[in-house]
Parts: sequence; C-alpha cells; structure tokens
Amino acid sequence: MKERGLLIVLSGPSGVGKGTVRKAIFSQNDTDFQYSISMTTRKPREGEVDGVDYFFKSKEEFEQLIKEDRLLEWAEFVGNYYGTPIDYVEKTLSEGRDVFLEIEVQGALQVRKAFPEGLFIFLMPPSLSELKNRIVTRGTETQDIINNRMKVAKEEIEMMDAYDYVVENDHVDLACGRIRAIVTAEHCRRDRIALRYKKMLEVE
Ligand SMILES: Nc1nc2c(ncn2[C@@H]2O[C@H](COP(=O)(O)OP(=O)(O)O)[C@@H](O)[C@H]2O)c(=O)[nH]1
Ligand SMILES: Nc1ncnc2c1ncn2[C@@H]1O[C@H](COP(=O)(O)OP(=O)(O)O)[C@@H](O)[C@H]1O
Repeated sequence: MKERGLLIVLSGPSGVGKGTVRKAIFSQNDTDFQYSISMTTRKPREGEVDGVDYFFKSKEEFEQLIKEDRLLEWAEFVGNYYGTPIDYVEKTLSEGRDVFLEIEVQGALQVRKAFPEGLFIFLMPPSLSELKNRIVTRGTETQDIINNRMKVAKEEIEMMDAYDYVVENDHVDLACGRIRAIVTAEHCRRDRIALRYKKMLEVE
C-alpha cells in the first residue's frame, strides 16, 4: 500500500495574506503539493474563475453537499458558505501526494478533529494595525464588512493554540520560505518515516 500524503492546512485571520501566500507558493514550479479548490456561495470577484479560484455554488447546491456529507469541513464566514470537497482530498492523499488547504479558522478546527495527524500552520499578521491596513487596501470589502472581519480576526488570533506552527507574514517571500521549510521538516520527522524504514530493513 502506498504511504498516504500529508494534509497541510494554512489558516489565519481574514486579510492576513493566506490567499497571497498560497498563490506565491503554488507559482513556484517545484511545489509538489496539490491545492484543494474550495467551494463557496460567495459571488466571484472580478477576475476569479470557476473551478480555478473556487467552485462557485448556490446556497441550495451547497446545502445539498452538506447533507450528502461531501465536505471534509465547511464554515459560514461573513455571510457565505465555504467548504472543502472531501473526495479530492481523500483521493489525492491515498495516491501518496500532499494536499494543501487554505481555509479560515473554524474549518481548520474541524479538519484537526478529522485529521489530527495533519500539519496545521497559522499565518500571523505583523500587527493588528497592519492587518486592518491589508483588508482596507485590498479594497474588495465595504466598511461594514471590514469592521466585522476585524472583530472576527481578533477572535481567530486567539485560536492560535490549536496549531503546530505559527508563521509571520511580514514579507510574502519570507512567509513562503518558512512554510516550505516546515513542510520539509515535517517529512523528515522520525515518527512519520519510522514505519517506512522498518519495512525497508525487513526487506533487506
Ligand atoms: N472553512 C473554509 N474556509 C475557506 C475555504 N476556502 C476559503 N476559505 C476561507 O474563507 C475566507 C474568505 O475567503 P474569500 O471570500 O476568498 O476572501 P479572502 O480570502 O479574505 O480574500 C478566507 O479566510 C479563506 O481562507 C474552505 O473551503 N473552507
Ligand atoms: N506580506 C505582505 N505584505 C504586505 N501586504 C500583503 C502581504 N501579504 C498579503 N498582503 C496584502 O494583504 C491583502 C490581503 O491578502 P489576502 O491574501 O487576500 O488575505 P486572506 O486570504 O488571508 O484574506 C491583499 O491586498 C494582499 O496583497
């Protein structure tokens, strides 16, 4: 049987730069983990493509997926549903490939329960004022949504304890480098590879 891949979860408060860091990681040619495209009921933003950025669904379609247990996790975030299709994650892990999720904090906590052996990374803003600055300069949200997201962000930062690693997103390139280093280190952990080497010694 093939060794299962590693489930990598990147989470953190809205506006910290999860999407930006994730895109930067996947723009590097030597990235060998697979991005799991999420489903959402949020309307596409300008330039977003269905099946690339998200699978865009109606509320009814999304609720049907929940009913059919087709999501590994899901959350309602600032008025919209977001969720991870379970089939892709299971299939990819069973092929021995690593899967990368970029999701908000409520969803990450659900994944932790289902996959305690996953690798959970919390992306941290340099400061709260810088976080607000990023949400404002992105310019995709109204003032009401910004205030709501800041309130949620403070609660989210308090959930940092549930993660294995905390990465500061001061500069995108530095944050990417830290995440890649963490994944590399995780693959070298003795408890993860002990079984493989035991098998190797039995064969030889
Ligand atoms: N729980 C969960 N959160 C998700 C999923 N996909 C995206 N998100 C998170 O939903 C939040 C809102 O995403 P989005 O509307 O694209 O805005 P932005 O990431 O803040 O620009 C972000 O924190 C995403 O990381 C998912 O499948 N499950
Ligand atoms: N390291 C960084 N330094 C400065 N700005 C950043 C950095 N990372 C992300 N940003 C900016 O912050 C805003 C929010 O980033 P985004 O990736 O949409 O966050 P999230 O996916 O966590 O909600 C964007 O305008 C993005 O360009």
